[in-house]
Amino acid sequence: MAKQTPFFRSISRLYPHVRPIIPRLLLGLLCALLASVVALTIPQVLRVLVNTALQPGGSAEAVWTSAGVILVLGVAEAGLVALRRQFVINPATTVETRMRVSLYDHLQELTVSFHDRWGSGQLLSRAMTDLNFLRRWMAFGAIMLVVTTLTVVIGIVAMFAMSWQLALIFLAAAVPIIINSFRFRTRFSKVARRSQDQAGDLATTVEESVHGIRVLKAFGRSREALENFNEQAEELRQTEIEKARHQATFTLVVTLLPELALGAGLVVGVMLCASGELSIGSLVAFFATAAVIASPVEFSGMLLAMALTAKTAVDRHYEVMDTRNTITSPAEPRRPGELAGALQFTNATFAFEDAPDKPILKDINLDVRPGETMALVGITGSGKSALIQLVPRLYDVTSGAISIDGVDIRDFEVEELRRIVGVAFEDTTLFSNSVRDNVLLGAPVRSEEVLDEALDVAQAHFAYSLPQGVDTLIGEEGLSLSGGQRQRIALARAIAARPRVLVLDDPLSALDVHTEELVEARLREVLADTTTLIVAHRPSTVALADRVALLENGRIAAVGTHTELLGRNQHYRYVIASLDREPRDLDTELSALEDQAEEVTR
Ligand SMILES: Nc1ncnc2c1ncn2[C@@H]1O[C@H](COP(=O)(O)OP(=O)(O)OP(=O)(O)O)[C@@H](O)[C@H]1O
Repeated sequence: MAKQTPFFRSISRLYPHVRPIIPRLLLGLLCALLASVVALTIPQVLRVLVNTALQPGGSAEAVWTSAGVILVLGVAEAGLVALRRQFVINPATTVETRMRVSLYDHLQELTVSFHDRWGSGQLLSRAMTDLNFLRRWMAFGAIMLVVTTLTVVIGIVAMFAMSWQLALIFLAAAVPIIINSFRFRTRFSKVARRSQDQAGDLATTVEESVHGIRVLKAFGRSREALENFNEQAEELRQTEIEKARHQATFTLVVTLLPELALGAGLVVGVMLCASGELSIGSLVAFFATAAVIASPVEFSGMLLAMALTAKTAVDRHYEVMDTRNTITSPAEPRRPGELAGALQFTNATFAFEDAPDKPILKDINLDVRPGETMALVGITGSGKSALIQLVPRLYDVTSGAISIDGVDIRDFEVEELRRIVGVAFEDTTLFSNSVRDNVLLGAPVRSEEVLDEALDVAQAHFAYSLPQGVDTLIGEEGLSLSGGQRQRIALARAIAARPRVLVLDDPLSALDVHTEELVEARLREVLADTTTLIVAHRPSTVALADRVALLENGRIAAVGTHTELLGRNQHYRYVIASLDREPRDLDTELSALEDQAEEVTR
């Protein structure tokens, strides 16, 4: 459970966003206050009406005048309420949108480690539900809370002016209400927080099951998924009931006590009238005023609940906004000139944030020469993906350094580094956009030639046969494409970026053997002068490389050509043998490779 901060400290954080709309909010508040004052004036007109016009001998004209004044006041009240809405609705939606955009912007900035930790539903609920709620609170709840408080204060002052004895009875009723409101605030805040967090978790579950619908269906786990969802939904329902119960209890108190005060006041009021201490007109006006302030008091439970929910929404928003991006550009970044593309790891050590004491990579020392293609091989879970993600700084090394042409990658501007380093992952993400936009996502030159070349290298010619060719929209995360097609678009994207250094995480794993061969043939040409680090899960990918680095227990155990490593490294032989589904005669393969090499040198 997150730490609770004081209400005003949380709400004051909205100030930078709200500042530009303060004049309009104040105008809205003014309208609401005037509406309230008008409502409180009506009883005073009534008082005059009862005390004068309705007295024996009162004129009919005075009755008509009073009725006319009440009518005008009623119309004015309705007009002011409409004007309040007019003033606040538009600016409140502007604040909502700006906060949403800044949250989205910040999410883009935050590190991959942050996104590893946070469920997507939690972020979704902050971006949508919380901010939607904040808008409604700014446009209505906050203003009405101020107006209600002022109406009650002005009403009580007016009541004291009419009869201090009766007013005291009402004031006495206010004491338990205030005590209860504190108790309500503490309890409701906790439940509101729980409910908003649970709604976020529920959104994560929906997102995950929609995303993984194929797996759920294929494994026949839809029922279990439903049961799990049902459990979570039930928990949220219980929390909502608890919330409603707290609100109902408080509303009962704020409804019942004024009613009791009204009953007691009526008895005392009649006695005061009988003794001549109070005029009938004042008694009528007193109760009309009490009626005017009764509804805001009854309303206060809902307004307080809205305020506490809004406070929780602000807290949740700033939990994300306060998380700092740790992967940033230096104050004075190095401007790379023409880069050769020498990639060097020097004693690079890396541990994930959630397991800082268990480094996945330890003292990595590796030199990839300019234009060289280096394959990275190791058993599953040995840290290959982690290692290549360090190059574009998706994660930062815990100690040691990575450099390109001798410049520490942390000395480049992050955007610049990501232009220098192109990436393609095994698990491809394509955006709901055209093939063209997906491929040219990071391309420095957005030309037809670049697009065509990238699609050709990645053997993604199928894109031209899609209904609208390369302008065809591909669905969410490329769902309408096959796995191999998606991989080829992602590979084309990496190639179109024309990076100096290319890091590829097993980018051909979903391709059939024939297509893989074609891609490899074309890739060889492209990779000829691009420094490439490529995670290899297949011997055919290893064959693309000039040299191979073997990762074992988080360390680089050996570096050499495929032939060298086959000849001298047992673990390498074991890893290569395990990459193939078919049993492999490595000794025969080694002899053949050595014969080939001999022939070349002869
Ligand atoms: N976000 C994370 N937080 C903590 N540990 C992680 C995270 N991502 C991966 N790991 C762990 O780090 C280790 C290395 O993972 P990595 O994905 O780099 O291995 P890999 O060699 O690429 O494996 P594979 O060949 O199966 O793709 C694994 O033990 C994995 O469980």
